[in-house]
Amino acid sequence: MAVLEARDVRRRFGDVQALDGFDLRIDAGEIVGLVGHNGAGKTTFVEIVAGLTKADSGTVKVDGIDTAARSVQVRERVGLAPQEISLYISLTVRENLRLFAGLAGLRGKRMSAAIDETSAALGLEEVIDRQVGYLSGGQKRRTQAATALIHRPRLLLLDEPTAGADPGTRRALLQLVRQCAADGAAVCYTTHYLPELADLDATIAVASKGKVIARGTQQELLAGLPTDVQVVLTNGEERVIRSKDPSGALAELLAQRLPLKGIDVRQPSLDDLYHALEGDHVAP
Ligand SMILES: Nc1ncnc2c1ncn2[C@@H]1O[C@H](COP(=O)(O)OP(=O)(O)OP(=O)(O)O)[C@@H](O)[C@H]1O
Repeated sequence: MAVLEARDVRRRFGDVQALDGFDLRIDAGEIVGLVGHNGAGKTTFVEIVAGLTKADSGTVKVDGIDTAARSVQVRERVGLAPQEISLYISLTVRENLRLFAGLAGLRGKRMSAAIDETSAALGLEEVIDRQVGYLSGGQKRRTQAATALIHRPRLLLLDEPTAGADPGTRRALLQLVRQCAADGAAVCYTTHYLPELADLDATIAVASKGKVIARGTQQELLAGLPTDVQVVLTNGEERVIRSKDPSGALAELLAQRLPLKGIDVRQPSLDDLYHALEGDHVAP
């Protein structure tokens, strides 16, 4: 069942056609990794879905409700963690969470329970009564994610939520995102890190020049892309073979009976995927 259904969304800023017929559907329980070069239109799309910016044309529906009206029903269903940290720095973590929970319609005991649960899941208990302005970068990231998740939205929009986060913060966040999806949320997760999407078992949507140009599982999209097989010899020399058949390349290297110190097989990267889809690309 589709939670998010976006069709032919267009948005222009002056000379820049930021979105040029953007289509995306995300089902309940599905995590979609929205990837693409800088300037591909990912943040513009996320901001339109969250109601922060209006589309010039096209439709965006959440649970079948058109988001253009910016109704309470839509606000309750959507949670956004924007790319730029946007919290009230003179308020404490708890006060920020209260504010966002209230905007999403939580009150009284439901609100207190949601704050306790979300701050525990993201390891924020120790800093919950500290002003956000005094938090570390990672603690701010966790707080930002908590504001998006606090009301357990049907649609979770996370725009590069782990930028600058340490491994502990990243782990806590990914764990909670997985939990939300397991509970039935649809998740749109913007990132430049392929390993995070593998950890999340996410499907991928590749954005380019304002539209989605490829959509599928990681296996489907990465199949047939070249893999780097790297060997390091005992004298420190490195040899890299780029091949669509890594097993064959490895067998060839082993057949040479070289004095080996190490072998590394590197999976295709997002850059390899963009290159395969778009050819050489110069970021705007
Ligand atoms: N408010 C704005 N005014 C003018 N141009 C804008 C505005 N917002 C976005 N753009 C332009 O629209 C295009 C798409 O930007 P957007 O931020 O959506 O890309 P992105 O895919 O999120 O990039 P990144 O990976 O760098 O975050 C870019 O060329 C950007 O400069």
